[in-house]
Amino acid sequence: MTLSVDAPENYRAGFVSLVGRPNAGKSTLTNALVGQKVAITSSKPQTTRHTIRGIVHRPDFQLILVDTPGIHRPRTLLGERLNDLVEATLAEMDAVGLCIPADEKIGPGDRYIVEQLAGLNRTPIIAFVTKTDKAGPAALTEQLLAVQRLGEELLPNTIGDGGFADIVPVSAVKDHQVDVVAEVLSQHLPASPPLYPDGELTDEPDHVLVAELIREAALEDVRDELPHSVAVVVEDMQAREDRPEDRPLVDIWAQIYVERDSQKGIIIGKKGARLRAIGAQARTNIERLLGTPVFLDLRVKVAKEWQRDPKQLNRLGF
Ligand SMILES: Nc1nc2c(ncn2[C@@H]2O[C@H](COP(=O)(O)OP(=O)(O)OP(=O)(O)O)[C@@H](O)[C@H]2O)c(=O)[nH]1
Repeated sequence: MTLSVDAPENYRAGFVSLVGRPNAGKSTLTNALVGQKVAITSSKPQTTRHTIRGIVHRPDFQLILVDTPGIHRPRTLLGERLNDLVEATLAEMDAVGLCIPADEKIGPGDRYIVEQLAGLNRTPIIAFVTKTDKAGPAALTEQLLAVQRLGEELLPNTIGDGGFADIVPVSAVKDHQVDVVAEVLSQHLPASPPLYPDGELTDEPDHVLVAELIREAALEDVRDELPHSVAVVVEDMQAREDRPEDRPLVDIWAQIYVERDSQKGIIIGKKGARLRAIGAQARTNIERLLGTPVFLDLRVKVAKEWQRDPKQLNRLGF
């Protein structure tokens, strides 16, 4: 049987995951590769909880990016589940990209992640030294050498002679070397017809992306403790009936979950001012995502200790 596909000879397609400690630049690099905002970025660590895929379409390859939450030392049940998810995801990848910022010393967090990756014997691991715009040439050279040593020390058994399969400096913000990142990753993809139709950027259901956008808005400018305690669930999303065809409106009902009353206060703000600001920012981004005007009904609820309660975690989709 021959498979008739509309793709050039030597076309490649496959799955790749970017890992790295919080704030390493994974989401920003994903967005730069895909060319549209799909993963959630924030200056606060650990905002990416869901596996969001971005798809890079090029004439000779298709790169499907699985943006994992990062590998963390498990501290709570949520942490353990994240690590299980990460492990299961990584074992299926054609290549793994490890992000290490150019402007920060390699630390225990980076070493821990590389130690976890050492278990992936058959998967090429490529190091991306991110945020190169934040380091001078001497510091960058120093960091590239340090990353090479890190690979040689902790990855003795990876395919080839051990170490990283490649080390690529990149600045996602300045769009410097982003194409090289795509190219280097694509070299590890198997021969395959395209796996997704052209033009598709992500296969996450809309409600997951919408929840991420609300979560991102809720985490803007808040204290450091909050990122671990905020979850968002979109309860319902419906096109409003009785609207003229050329003026559609989507109603969205969503809950922001926090762990404590004090956190509820932070989210709501004085006389509801912060919640309104969160709603306004989230709505703008959701409208951009969906391409239609949106009515957003946002509620804040305290779900005590939800990070440690399996029932609650299931409800929230973890
Ligand atoms: N100057 C500069 N800043 C960058 C670059 N890439 C990312 N950043 C910034 O670094 C911070 C973290 O970037 P993210 O892409 O959210 O990092 P992440 O690894 O996805 O973070 P988590 O979701 O917490 O795991 C953000 O403030 C980004 O704007 C870059 O190339 N240059």
